[in-house]
Amino acid sequence: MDRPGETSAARLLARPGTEQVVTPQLDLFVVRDFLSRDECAALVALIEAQHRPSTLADPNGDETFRTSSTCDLPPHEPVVVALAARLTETSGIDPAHAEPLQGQRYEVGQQFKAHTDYFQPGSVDYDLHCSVAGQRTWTFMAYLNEVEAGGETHFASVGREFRPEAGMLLVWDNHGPDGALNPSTLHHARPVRAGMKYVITQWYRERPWGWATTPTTDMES
Ligand SMILES: O=C(O)CCC(=O)C(=O)O
Ligand SMILES: [Fe+2]
Repeated sequence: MDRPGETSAARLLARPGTEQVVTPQLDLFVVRDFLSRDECAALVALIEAQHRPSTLADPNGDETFRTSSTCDLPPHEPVVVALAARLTETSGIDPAHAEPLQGQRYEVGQQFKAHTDYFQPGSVDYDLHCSVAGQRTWTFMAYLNEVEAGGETHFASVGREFRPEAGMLLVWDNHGPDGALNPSTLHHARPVRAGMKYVITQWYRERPWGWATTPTTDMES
């Protein structure tokens, strides 16, 4: 039985087609064809219909750090309901621990420089972001399209980068085996050089999200 808000390698690998990336640095998994082409297209259309400039939970003065835009996916759209159900089935995590599902959209030149998805303890807004739901636990991120050039997700500590493929899911644990936050989860969404890039992001929390009290602003670290 996994801890609340957590999944595990055993659970993820029980799903046929899941591959674990061979690295001692972090628990990182790839699931191809997690979403169908039709689902990807429907999610892209939802993102196109409604997006706003992405923000940072902990701005660092670099205006070029995260230049994409973000969409709060409408939770009652059938494709979003299906996505949420598949994430729950795959992760085994109680959906109460899930942040609202988001889409991220990148135009040519846009990127998200090297960052971790967890909130930095001691940062100015740490309590604002973590006091209700706790820290982020696992990240589930799926690509919705192939990008003509650029847009790879680069994990420097692993020496691997992932080229977007429609429907491909990346999953990683933001903590290490000792339970401490894992800086080796640092990743960079490289600039798109041609075409567009779309992904969905699902972050899970240590405690239930607490819809009524936690601000629904963009919660990226
Ligand atoms: O777009 C990507 O490749 C990564 C996105 C990401 O790291 C994030 O939104 O936190
Ligand atoms: Fe990230």
